[in-house]
Amino acid sequence: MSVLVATDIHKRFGTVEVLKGVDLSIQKGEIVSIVGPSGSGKSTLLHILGTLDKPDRGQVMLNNANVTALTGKKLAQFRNHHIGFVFQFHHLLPEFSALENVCIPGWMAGTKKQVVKDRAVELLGLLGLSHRLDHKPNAMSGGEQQRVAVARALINNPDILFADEPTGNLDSANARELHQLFFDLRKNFGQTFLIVTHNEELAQLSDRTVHMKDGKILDASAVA
Ligand SMILES: Nc1ncnc2c1ncn2[C@@H]1O[C@H](COP(=O)(O)OP(=O)(O)OP(=O)(O)O)[C@@H](O)[C@H]1O
Repeated sequence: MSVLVATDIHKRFGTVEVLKGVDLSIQKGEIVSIVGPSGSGKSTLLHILGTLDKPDRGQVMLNNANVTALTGKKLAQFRNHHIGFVFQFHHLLPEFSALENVCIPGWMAGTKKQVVKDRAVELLGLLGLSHRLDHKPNAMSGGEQQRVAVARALINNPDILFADEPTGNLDSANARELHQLFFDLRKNFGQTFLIVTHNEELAQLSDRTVHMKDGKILDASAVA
């Protein structure tokens, strides 16, 4: 089953054509990496697929919903329920504990407080952070902070987790640990991942690597 199907995605910033007709489909439970030179359009593509930006042309279907057509409150609601995001920098809220940071998107989605809390505790446990529930972000290491960000991205059981250089700010031991966690999450929850990365090790571990160059996907295997 395809979780994501993107067809003929085009995007231009001013006179620069950044995406020149990208087709990509991702199956449920797949871990796919997007690699390519700086400026080839990886982040732009990820933002469009994750509904953070709109294409000029083309269509993104997520879980059989045409998200390109969604706007305003409907789009925000869809994003909160169906999409998880992890960035290079964790963007945790400094005044809240790890547990609260993970719970907030669940509370915003209107899920019962206790249900959200139980899942947050479970996720943080799975990510090796049971002893850090009440810690604020600045009392945790970089690797721990990024794992809290992953738990937060997963709190609403998203159909797909998009990650933009998730280990770009981590040392190699912490990066390796986070990569392993992605595979554990796939094993335990069937979680689907699309990851932009410069990390060769992560790209090689992935089920599939999509190569981008000059706004296009090079691989014939991009559509599974
Ligand atoms: N909001 C924007 N306004 C103008 N130009 C932009 C904008 N976002 C991206 N670009 C341009 O689009 C091109 C592709 O950028 P993008 O960030 O998608 O590349 P990338 O492959 O992710 O690069 P990197 O590996 O360095 O992060 C670049 O030339 C960039 O300057």
